[in-house]
Amino acid sequence: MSKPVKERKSRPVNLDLQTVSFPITAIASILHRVSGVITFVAIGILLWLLSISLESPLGFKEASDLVSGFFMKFVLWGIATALAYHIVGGIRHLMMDLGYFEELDTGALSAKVAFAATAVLSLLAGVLVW
Ligand code: HEM
Repeated sequence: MSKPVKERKSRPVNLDLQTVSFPITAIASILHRVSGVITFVAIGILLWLLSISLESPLGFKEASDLVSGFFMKFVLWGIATALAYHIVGGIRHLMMDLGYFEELDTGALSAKVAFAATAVLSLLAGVLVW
């Protein structure tokens, strides 16, 4: 029988989140969820821009003025980067579903490859937007 709670002194009482380090596979997984949510929100932003641009010739001018500003360019770059990571991470997930990269070492390696591929795609997205 286990000891009463009072006697289990060595038991950690609470988690110090600042000392918890996540493995790279966990970071890859969390970022995949975050990028999925950003992509979902992005659909609204992009449809809003499309609807303004299709309203009238003046609306088109308004939309093109909007996307030529730094803030909107930054937002578009962020959306493209999130989508790039979501697709790369998604392909990684689908490959794991097929039985590849399921071990700890290969999973960590595929996470690093996904990060590197996203960095390259993000750079290309920056070139495209600016
Ligand atoms: C409009 C485009 C997309 C949106 C808004 C979107 C959004 C999301 C969201 C919110 C999740 C849930 C994440 C979670 O709960 O962990 C998800 C999961 C997933 N997405 Fe996407 N996604 C999109 C496109 C794609 C594309 C193009 C791929 C192809 C590579 C993809 C592959 C996946 C996979 C494989 C999962 C499941 C990951 C898992 O098993 O944890 N998604 N997506």
